[in-house]
Amino acid sequence: MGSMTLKGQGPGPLPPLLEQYVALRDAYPEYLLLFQVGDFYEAFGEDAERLARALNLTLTHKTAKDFTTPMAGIPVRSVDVYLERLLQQGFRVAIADQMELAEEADKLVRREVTQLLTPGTLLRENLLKPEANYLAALATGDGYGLALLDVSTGEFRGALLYSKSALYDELFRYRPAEVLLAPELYQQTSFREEFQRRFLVMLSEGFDDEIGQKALEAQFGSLPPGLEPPALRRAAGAALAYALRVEKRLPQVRGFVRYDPNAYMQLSETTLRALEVFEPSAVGERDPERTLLGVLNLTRTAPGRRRLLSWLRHPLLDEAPLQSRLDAVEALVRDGVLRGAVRRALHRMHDLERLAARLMAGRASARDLSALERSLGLLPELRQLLVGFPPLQHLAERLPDLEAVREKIASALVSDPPLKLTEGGLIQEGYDPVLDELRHRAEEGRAYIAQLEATERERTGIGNLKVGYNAVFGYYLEVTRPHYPLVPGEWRALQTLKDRMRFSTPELKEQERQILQAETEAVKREHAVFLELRAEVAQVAQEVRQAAEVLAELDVYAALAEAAVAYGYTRPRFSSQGELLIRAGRHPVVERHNTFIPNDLELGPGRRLLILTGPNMAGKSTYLRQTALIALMAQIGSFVPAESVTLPLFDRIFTRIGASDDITGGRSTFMVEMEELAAILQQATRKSLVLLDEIGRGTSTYDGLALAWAACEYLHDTVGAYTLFATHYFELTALPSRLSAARNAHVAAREEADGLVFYHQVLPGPASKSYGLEVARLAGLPSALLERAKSVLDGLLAQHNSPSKDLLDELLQLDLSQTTPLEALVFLQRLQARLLGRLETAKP
Ligand SMILES: Nc1ncnc2c1ncn2[C@@H]1O[C@H](COP(=O)(O)OP(=O)(O)OP(=O)(O)O)[C@@H](O)[C@H]1O
Repeated sequence: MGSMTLKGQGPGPLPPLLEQYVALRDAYPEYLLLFQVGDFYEAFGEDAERLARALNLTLTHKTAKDFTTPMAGIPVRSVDVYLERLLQQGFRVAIADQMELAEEADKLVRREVTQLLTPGTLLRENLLKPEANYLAALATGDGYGLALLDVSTGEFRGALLYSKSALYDELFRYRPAEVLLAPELYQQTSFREEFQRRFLVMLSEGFDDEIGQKALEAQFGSLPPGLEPPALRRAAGAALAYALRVEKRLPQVRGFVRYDPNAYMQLSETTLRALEVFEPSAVGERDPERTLLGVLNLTRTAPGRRRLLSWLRHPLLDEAPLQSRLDAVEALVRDGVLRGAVRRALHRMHDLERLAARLMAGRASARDLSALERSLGLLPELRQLLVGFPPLQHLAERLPDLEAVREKIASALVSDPPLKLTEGGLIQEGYDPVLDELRHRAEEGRAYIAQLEATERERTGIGNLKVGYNAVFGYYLEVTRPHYPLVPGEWRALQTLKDRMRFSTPELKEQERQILQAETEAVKREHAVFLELRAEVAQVAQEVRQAAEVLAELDVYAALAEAAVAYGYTRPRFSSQGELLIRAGRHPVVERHNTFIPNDLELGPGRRLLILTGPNMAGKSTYLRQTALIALMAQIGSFVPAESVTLPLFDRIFTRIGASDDITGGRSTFMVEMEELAAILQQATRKSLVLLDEIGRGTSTYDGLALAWAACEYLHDTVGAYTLFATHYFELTALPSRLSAARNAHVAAREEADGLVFYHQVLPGPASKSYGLEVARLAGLPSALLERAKSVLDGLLAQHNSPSKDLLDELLQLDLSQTTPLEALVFLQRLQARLLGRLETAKP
């Protein structure tokens, strides 16, 4: 859009109002400008059309003398509701307010942009969700630099990542609301498109290295440690500079934390999705409760919720911190009274973390201070509760003493202050002598006037004389018609109504002037007193933030303890010997909605590969997932759904579960499957947990079988990871007789008179049979079709049981420890071509 143009029609020049609009709009080209005209925020021209489309508003037209342009508007009164919707749709919004009252009808009033809003830089509580709200910035250099900034709490962190997939995984964990891409990334159309498709997030430009660098220096004085790598420095600088353009000042951002993603358990985007940690993956499933987060999130405060999310994002690798988390959870599991009291107190807490940020930013309202006061009032009680419980004692010790500041607020503010800071009614009697004096003066004036009614009645003999007040005339004396003759000469008539008149006297006017003056001064004084109070409270903002951190941690412990008790979880033990023993394990989410059959699992250094067979619908995938979820829960410090669990500390969990088509990405199901398998085989270590479900089913049977077979061997011999391999290829059950650390297990089902019965029970040994046809019968396929399928199956089995020996020999001779995945694929392709040739001639 060029400057000073506006979509519209007409010969004339732009009318002054629209000229003003265009000038402001052009000053903020990346923003949607909302332009106050009286009670509405309006947009014109093309922006009116965008606004109307985004919010489903009626498009009207603004017509001035010789010019007509589209117009759409939203009421000033309910602007927040609309802002929320605009931000969710990825709009950046600039709000231009009227800066003066319109004195004459046609006079053009001054307008200024008073607020900028973007999805990733929100500070206003009513536009924020309880979750963290990140602005991310990405730049390249020595790897990918990722910076994450949440201005609502002041959190500023980042990491260096060395592959695109690692970057995507990291971003998937944080779910930023807005992303800034460095020009070298923004200009790569393929990157930008893939990025947008994956994250459905707003990409913003405005990445300037020089400005970023200056912003970092201005914010922190010198470059904070951790920002030495150029990619990270550029990203952090861009994020900060961008947020500063929106917010002007960000005193709540006090430092930068660089973290190392490898210091935590690695969970890829695929794994997080497959395990339904943060969101349900089943098609059509929208219920956020059907996730691990949904089950565990029994936190009572927003900071607690954010902390739980961050623990789930980054499970730990070291035992010591996990044991201290588990100790804390256990203390709260054991003592129900303590847990109840802690959770009740937390429930009354406000979001101290964001309150602290608003305090630092000088944005706290009187209501914020009042909420702070109430929250701080709970600290002594909480401290008292925690003392005497060694695993929780350290929390009590880290809780700062903020009693003095609480008392100060309590003595200063009224208990339920108004939202507006400039209209009085904020400060209590007895806090500020000057204010008290002003109020006293106004009070005296009002008392004098109240008493005037009586004295003047007496003096004038007008029995029903009344003193009244209205906004136009101020105080007046009111006399009804029959008493007009008694009105003294010095009274001045103000207003004549049907049967009465209103008068003023010099004395009344003077009193009124004094009252008004005292009141105005009192309101001003209150504002000043409030600002002083706020500044004083802001001095301890850092301590408030610290209290928020301690309480967030406590909240997570209490939530995990509550879940442990409510759902019957047990404390996991970590094995340094590499034992993985689960007794009566359950799936934490499935068990919430179904009667659940618990199952055991036993793996260890000598039993690393479990081949799991059984009919469809038996529960193989569920068993795989529950194993991973138990490990993940244990490594955030949660109790786990089982009778007992011993497990090693896994460095990563890999999953290849369920077919995930990537239609928009243009890759076939099989291709996605192979790429994921390749990534697993490359990255898994002896300390990883690998879950593979039906590898190879996306291609022809023999290709699939051969690949599955080879993958099992590779995992067993070369990788040595803990592997659960669920499969329909019955042939794979022969593996344990050839691989020393492999075992068979199956999910039990039995054919009964009326069909197949699932027991969902995992038992040792291979399944006796493939039940695919039985499941198909259950599903109601026509019996003629099933009979035909049976005869085809018999034919295939007969053929399969007399395998081509030469092919098998060749397969067996292949040394997998010396074979790259690519060579394996080429080899398989050759085998397949030969097998296919034979199959063609031997069709049943
Ligand atoms: N241990 C269990 N107790 C109770 N219900 C279970 C159990 N395990 C699985 N189920 C239920 O059985 C159904 C099938 O489970 P799942 O998807 O794990 O089967 P599967 O063997 O992987 O099937 P397929 O081979 O078709 O993918 C699910 O609806 C699940 O809720």
